[in-house]
Amino acid sequence: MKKQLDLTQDPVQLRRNAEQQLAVKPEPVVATLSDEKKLVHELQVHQIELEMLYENLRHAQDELEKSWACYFDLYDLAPIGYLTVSDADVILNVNLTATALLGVTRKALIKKPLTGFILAADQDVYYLHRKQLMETGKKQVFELHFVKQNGIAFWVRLEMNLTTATDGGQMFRVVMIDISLQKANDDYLRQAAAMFESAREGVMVTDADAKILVVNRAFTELTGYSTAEVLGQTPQILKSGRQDEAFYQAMWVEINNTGYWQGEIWNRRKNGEIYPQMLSISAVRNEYQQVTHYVGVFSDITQLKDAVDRLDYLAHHDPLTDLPNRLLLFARLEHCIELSSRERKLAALLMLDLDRFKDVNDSFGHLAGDELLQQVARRLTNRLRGVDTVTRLGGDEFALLLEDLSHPQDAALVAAEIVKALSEPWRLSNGAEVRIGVSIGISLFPDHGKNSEELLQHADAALYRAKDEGRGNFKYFSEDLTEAAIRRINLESLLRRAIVKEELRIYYQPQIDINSGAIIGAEALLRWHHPEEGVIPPSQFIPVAEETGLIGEIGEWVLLEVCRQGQCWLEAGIPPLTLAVNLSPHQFRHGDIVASLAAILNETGFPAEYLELELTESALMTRESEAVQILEQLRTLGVRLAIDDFGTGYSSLAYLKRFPLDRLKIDKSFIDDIPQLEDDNEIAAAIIGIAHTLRLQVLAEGVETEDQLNFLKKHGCDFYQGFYKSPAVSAETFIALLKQCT
Ligand SMILES: Nc1nc2c(ncn2[C@@H]2O[C@@H]3COP(=O)(O)O[C@H]4[C@@H](O)[C@H](n5cnc6c(=O)[nH]c(N)nc65)O[C@@H]4COP(=O)(O)O[C@H]3[C@H]2O)c(=O)[nH]1
Repeated sequence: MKKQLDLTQDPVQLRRNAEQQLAVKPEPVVATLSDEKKLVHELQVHQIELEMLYENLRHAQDELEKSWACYFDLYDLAPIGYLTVSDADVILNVNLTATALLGVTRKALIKKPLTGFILAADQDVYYLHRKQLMETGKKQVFELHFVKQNGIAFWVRLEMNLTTATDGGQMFRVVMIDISLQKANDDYLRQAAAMFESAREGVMVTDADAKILVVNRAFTELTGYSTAEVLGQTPQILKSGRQDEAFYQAMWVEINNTGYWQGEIWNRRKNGEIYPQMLSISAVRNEYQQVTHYVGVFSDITQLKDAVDRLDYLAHHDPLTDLPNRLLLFARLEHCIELSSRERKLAALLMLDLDRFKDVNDSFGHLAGDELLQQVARRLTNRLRGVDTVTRLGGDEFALLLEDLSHPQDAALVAAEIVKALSEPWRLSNGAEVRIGVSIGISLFPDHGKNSEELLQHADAALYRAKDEGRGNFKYFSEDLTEAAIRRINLESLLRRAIVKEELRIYYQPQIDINSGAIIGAEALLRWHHPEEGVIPPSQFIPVAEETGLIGEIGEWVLLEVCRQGQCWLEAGIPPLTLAVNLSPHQFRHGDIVASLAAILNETGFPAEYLELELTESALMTRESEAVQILEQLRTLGVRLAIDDFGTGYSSLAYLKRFPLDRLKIDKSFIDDIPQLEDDNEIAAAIIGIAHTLRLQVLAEGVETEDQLNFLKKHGCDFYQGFYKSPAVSAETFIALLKQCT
């Protein structure tokens, strides 16, 4: 391989190198030196020198060509366009990138004016900078639109430099960079920033740990927090506490699974106000699918919700009376049916139709009619409990939904009250006094229908019958209920009158010591002496008095009368007797029986030890722990306590042990068939045994025969009462009987 020679080596060195090469040739010239040989030697040296120079030149040429190729590669394929432009704006040279940018061949560009490719509107910009370049010689950098051959304009950044041409004149080196993409990005970012800032929705961006990184202006306006206050915090500061943890857990599960969640949420502003938001949260992931950010966008939907609520209200209410309409009645009815069937409760649907309403409309006009309907709505609403629903179905038709009734006849009580209330005179704002009435049809759940349609149909049918029978009254869907209800309502008003007119009396049924046969006391039993109907037994009126609460008043009167009578007998020298008084469940549960009894004992002076209170099993079982307390307090007063009708209710040994009782009364139903019925014999004997084990006295009720008495005596029963000795009799007869027995 030939040694690469340096073209720049000096001639002395060149000769030295040539000599060295000649010296290694086979014929040594030095040995035969003559002029001729010297000349040949000299020529050989020159030849070698020339060869070496030629070799160097050829090598230099190669290098030059290589660097030209390299230069053109760099020049042509540079990522930016290069142009050389004459001082007359003619394009002298251009690289391939520039031709590609302008969409033309190099040939089509050379010798063409550069301004031919600049958008007409931007040419002034070009000339201005060219002028400045010429004047100052300083590089000019500016942006303007170029136009491709296909007519499409695009953004270019030009960098122009002044340089000297080979002829000594001036020319421009121009760098041309396509900045369309950057411009588009800039525009996009500017628009996005404007959108972000001017959006009406609050926007917050958090990192993957939910630390807030950015919020927009709407965020600060909606939440009341400044940007500085929330940066670095988590969205937890916005929590209202209205949603439970399960809500947030479900939300994050959805974001993690789908990358997105949207829903309504209640959040709290800085001032503490809680408001509804429509919130969407998106997870932002990088190319490795890792969450890098969360973006939350929300709007305050208070107004929207209010509007929806308002629309919902309008859709479910009657605009004239503001009462719920048919649609809402249906919804409530469905809900009530569901609840009542689950909890085994009783409900009633009452359909009302105003009587003679048309007359008011015809006589006084529609405005007066409307006013009357509004007054009716108010009167109905005032008469009902909060849980009941009053609705206007249209025209003069109303409906009532009564929930959680304790008795089918409660609906009749309400209906009767409404019939009465609506039949009272009405005063209109025009000064007129009008009278209308109302007819009512009642259907009961579950007796008269299992669904809303059936209940409505049957209440309608009942209403039809009520109107048919002369208006101003009510009818149940089943006739027997109507009759029973009417009887009961009549009884109630009669009973109220009986109290006022002192038609109630107390009778005394003797209680006897089985072993001695002596009368040791009496049970006080109520009798109602009705002027027309004669004596009404307590079984007919006590339940009505219980349901209407009248029993409170009656029961207190009984206690007072019995104590007064007992004290009278004591003062008259009659040996002490135990007087037993029935205490109703209502008396036991409502009011303060302990205080009122203490006052009665105090007022009458009757010794508490001679008073026995009879309670039923059901009265004790309803509020067991409270019952124990009340019994303890009654015991403290000194009165005796007996459990009535034992065996018919819960008959639990546990409560017999818990309650402080003195006496147990075996229910008449177990006495009736002894000694014939073996089962009853065994039950009666067992009750006596249990009572004695618990140290309670036992009294058998309803003893009618000697056989019964003998059986009870044989099994150790302590006392009895019953027709065998005497029914309940007046106080006078009782004393006569007592004297007879002693
Ligand atoms: N067939 C028959 N009956 C007998 C016999 N011996 C007693 N009776 C009746 O059995 C009932 C016993 O009273 P009770 O179980 O407390 O049952 C009473 C009691 O629960 C209630 N009651 C009566 N007076 C009052 C009262 O002042 N207050 C309260 N809360 N309830 C009362 O009314 C229920 C019924 O009372 P009455 O009709 O007086 O009926 C009485 C009495 O007349 C008999 O040998 N044969």
